[in-house]
Amino acid sequence: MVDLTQSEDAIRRTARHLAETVFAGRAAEIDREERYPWENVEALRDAGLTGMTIPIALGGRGASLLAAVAAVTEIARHCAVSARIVVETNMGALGAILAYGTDAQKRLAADLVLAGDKPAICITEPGAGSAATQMATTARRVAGGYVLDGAKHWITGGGVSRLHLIFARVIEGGRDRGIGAFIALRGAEGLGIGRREPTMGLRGIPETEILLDGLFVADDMVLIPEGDPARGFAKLMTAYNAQRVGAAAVALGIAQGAFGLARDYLREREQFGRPLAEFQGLQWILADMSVALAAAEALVWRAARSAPAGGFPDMTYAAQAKILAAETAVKVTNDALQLHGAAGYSRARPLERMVRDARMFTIGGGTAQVLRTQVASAELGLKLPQTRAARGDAPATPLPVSER
Ligand SMILES: CC(C)(COP(=O)(O)OP(=O)(O)OC[C@H]1O[C@@H](n2cnc3c(N)ncnc32)[C@H](O)[C@@H]1OP(=O)(O)O)[C@@H](O)C(=O)NCCC(=O)NCCSC(=O)CCS(=O)O
Ligand SMILES: Cc1cc2nc3c(=O)[nH]c(=O)nc-3n(C[C@H](O)[C@H](O)[C@H](O)COP(=O)(O)OP(=O)(O)OC[C@H]3O[C@@H](n4cnc5c(N)ncnc54)[C@H](O)[C@@H]3O)c2cc1C
Repeated sequence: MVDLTQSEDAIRRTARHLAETVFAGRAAEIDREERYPWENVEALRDAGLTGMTIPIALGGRGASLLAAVAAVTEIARHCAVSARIVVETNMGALGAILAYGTDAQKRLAADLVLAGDKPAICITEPGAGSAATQMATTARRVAGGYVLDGAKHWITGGGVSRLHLIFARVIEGGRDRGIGAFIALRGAEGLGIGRREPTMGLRGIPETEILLDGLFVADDMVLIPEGDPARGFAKLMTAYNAQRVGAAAVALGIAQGAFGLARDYLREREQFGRPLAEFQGLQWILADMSVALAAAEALVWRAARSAPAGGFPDMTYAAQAKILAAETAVKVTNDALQLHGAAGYSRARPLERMVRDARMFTIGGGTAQVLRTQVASAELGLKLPQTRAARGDAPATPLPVSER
């Protein structure tokens, strides 16, 4: 277990208590009914866990990223949906606004989050997932602000979030100046909530399209770090690294929860007149799960610790943590289910939900493959552009089937 300050540990213990006594009992129903857990949001807010990273001057607790990550991990052991809400009410869009926003923008974001809103971060588009810099949504300069047109999809919280931070290409004087972010509230004219995705896991939070049809964003709601769209994407992604650590913490917590259930089951369940715990084949599966979890935990803590007060974690540490925690969660939840036999496959237990919930984290927030490219780029000190144009490559021309 990582060393936490007294106040960080108090936050962790509060989160653990809430998760064990309240959220654990609700998780299956939230998953089954695919409904946003407003009652959990209220409990999180009352416990000071939403908006804990907001500075004290804005009504928050000024908590560290490490404290938030510790809380997220505890909650994810029992309810991954609630843990993701803690991530997005402490990192993501909120973090970017607190870092780069005007005083009025910071106040707006802080007030909304402290009142129970989970902001939505709107980056991904049908034609721009991993290739986020190829987004087609435009923000065209007009008198007094910008007009946004385009479509986002897979936006977590679509339809329940009030605050939206929308990434778009800044078009000024008919020219593409780079990428900036734009703040808009649900209900604004031109901000439509589109189709909801029927997801595999994490079913308590809607993933929807966000349709932008002539959405006007006034100058005072524009978030272009340092006023320079050419550097806007890099700065906004610097803030986004905190959310990657948050996602890694959710994955880690889910896996820790599954591990605990598997360990208990091996002790309780008997076959051949002996507890399963006595079979070496199963002991070694459990040992490998334990080793993988310890490694993932170390990377998650290291990434969280790398964030200076009020700042963001190291990009490479964040990517490494998310890759390992996400892939460990997929493996460990599956192994935990296997150790339960048919009981693990039943919807009467949480294992099958944990397998489904864990599956997202090698995809959302930057896939495990794209993040490996970032890690390789940092380790090699090489820019690794992925487009043909930037690499100067000719298109690959597949041989006709008859010549293969
Ligand atoms: C960054 C990518 C989109 C690749 O695109 P490019 O090859 O066009 O861009 P790069 O040259 O790599 O980057 C441009 C510029 O930005 C800097 N950058 C990029 N990533 C980061 C980062 N994480 N931290 C800091 N700076 C960053 C980069 O260094 C360049 O700056 P310089 O010009 O060198 O100074 C692609 O790699 C990528 O990240 N794709 C994933 C997109 C993604 O993560 N989407 C998340 C959507 S939100 C979500 O999924 C929520 C899920 S959840 O609930 O958490
Ligand atoms: C549950 C969930 C919640 C999400 N929430 C949000 C949100 O709130 N806001 C938001 O903006 N987005 C969100 N996303 C979208 C997420 O960020 C994207 O799914 C992710 O960035 C990958 O994009 P894609 O799905 O289009 O996959 P693609 O980019 O199409 O990738 C398909 C496959 O190709 C691989 N691949 C692509 N390019 C390369 C490459 N250059 N090298 C090697 N492999 C490559 C990928 O790793 C993947 O395996 C969410 C996604 C999920 C699943």
